Amino acid sequence: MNLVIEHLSKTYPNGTKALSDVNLRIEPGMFGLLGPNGAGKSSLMRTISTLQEADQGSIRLGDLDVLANPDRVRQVLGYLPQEFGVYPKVTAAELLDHFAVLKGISNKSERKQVVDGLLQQTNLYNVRNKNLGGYSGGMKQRFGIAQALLGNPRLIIVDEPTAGLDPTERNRFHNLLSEIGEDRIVILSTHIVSDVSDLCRQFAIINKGQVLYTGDPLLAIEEIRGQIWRRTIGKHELDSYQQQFAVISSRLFAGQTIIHVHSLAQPGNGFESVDPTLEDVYFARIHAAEQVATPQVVNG
Ligand SMILES: Nc1ncnc2c1ncn2[C@@H]1O[C@H](COP(=O)(O)OP(=O)(O)OP(=O)(O)O)[C@@H](O)[C@H]1O
Repeated sequence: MNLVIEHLSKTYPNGTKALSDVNLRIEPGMFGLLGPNGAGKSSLMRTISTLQEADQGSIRLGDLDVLANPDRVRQVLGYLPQEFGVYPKVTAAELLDHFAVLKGISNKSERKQVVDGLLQQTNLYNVRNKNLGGYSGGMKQRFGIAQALLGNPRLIIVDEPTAGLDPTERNRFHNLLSEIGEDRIVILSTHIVSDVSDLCRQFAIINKGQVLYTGDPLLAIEEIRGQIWRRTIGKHELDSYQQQFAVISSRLFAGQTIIHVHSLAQPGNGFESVDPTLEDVYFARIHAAEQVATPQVVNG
């Protein structure tokens, strides 16, 4: 079953155009949605989750018209929102049981079986009788996945899940996601590029409400092979390099500034070719889109 989004647009009442003619085709497996803050990721996630309406366009999950049938979509959807609040004085087992009732699992012994299974799958079974207020960030996120998995949904949407997790918890969370993404659609919205390169076979880059790229991360990297160049420069030289070259990213390393430049040919002395990463793909696409949006003034 695929999720097909066509010509989806949304402008908020204050005039902000959050989604602009979005077209995406998402197959089972993990799909990464990458974009900077304010790109429109949450707006898209909320629209797919039927929590808000679009102005134009369509979303189909298999043969289900998502926008026209929000109730049916909610039966096959699991959603882990960006801000996932829990009741601090309730245990994981109690809250999950409560959510299971809301999902319509009315038989008590069936419910216990489902709840215990999910607590085991998310590695929370040993702490199931602990109040959620005492959970770490990573444990809360795993609890969020447990509740999203209730009812065995075909489509799972996870909004920026690893922000604030330490490396061990992040790793554990990644393993959990890739396990659940084996046989259903999992959409992972994030601004952390390595989350996508680690986990996803399909991804899209979204910026200012528009899809800049969609495809396979490995192919996207191959497409820019030979086009990414690195140079170490002085801190104060950045401006001048930005004027002359397509500087897609700059970072400090051991007190020096390292820039990556996107160029089809060797940009000049002192640049060396580097093996591109998904981060280079991401920054190159965002940089190119920004150039189109604000054309450089050319003298003469
Ligand atoms: N309810 C709303 N009313 C008005 N503007 C909104 C509303 N929700 C979001 N926006 C604006 O729409 C644009 C897209 O926001 P959205 O939250 O979808 O982006 P995002 O990619 O999820 O960003 P972040 O990573 O910061 O969560 C932003 O300019 C945001 O300020």
